[in-house]
Amino acid sequence: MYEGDIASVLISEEQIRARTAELAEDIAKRYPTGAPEGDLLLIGVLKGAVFFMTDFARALPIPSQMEFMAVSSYGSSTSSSGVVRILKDLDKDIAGRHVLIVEDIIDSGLTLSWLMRNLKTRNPASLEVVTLLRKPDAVKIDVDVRDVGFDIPNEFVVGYGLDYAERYRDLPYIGTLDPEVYGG
Ligand SMILES: O=P(O)(O)OC[C@H]1O[C@H](OP(=O)(O)OP(=O)(O)O)[C@H](O)[C@@H]1O
Ligand code: HPA
Repeated sequence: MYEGDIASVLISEEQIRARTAELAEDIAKRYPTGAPEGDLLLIGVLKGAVFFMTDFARALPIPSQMEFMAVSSYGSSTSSSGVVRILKDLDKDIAGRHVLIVEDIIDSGLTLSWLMRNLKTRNPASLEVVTLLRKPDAVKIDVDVRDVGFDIPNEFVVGYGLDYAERYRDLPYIGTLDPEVYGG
């Protein structure tokens, strides 16, 4: 699939599965089941986090519920600008709930930083983040994130939800894109 467009496989399907299971086991220990605040509420950021979100939820050994938000960061197709607009807001009030944002990638950190500020104003009981990927060398703004699947080099990656111009989300692994594809 997509022959010739993928320069290398950075993280295999098996590595993603194993790390997701570890993260889910660790994180579940921090949330007591049967708490008056209700089940852990996962907030997925569309569209990139969909694959990680569904696999993470199934690996979690505690009950969780799911909500989705869609935001757009203005910028070129390979970088975000930090100006964020809500395309789809949450359907539910999160006041008093334990909330875990599920992200596919922290690149500049601008999207997540904005999202955390926005969600904090809605008074959740707690607000944490789990991200599958992070690019330490690309971060422009520090975001307090405890749970990271993989730190990766500052290269544009696709697959497992991540796209270039809406393509490659359906790859089961994370790969680097051949620079010829995006004129890099
Ligand atoms: O740390 P940042 O530099 O802000 O980049 C990270 C954000 O960029 C991507 O979303 P995108 O806006 O491309 O939308 P998508 O998930 O629908 O592809 C990704 O899913 C993160 O939400
Ligand atoms: O490396 C990336 N790939 C795809 N989408 C992204 N959004 C932020 N960084 C990336």
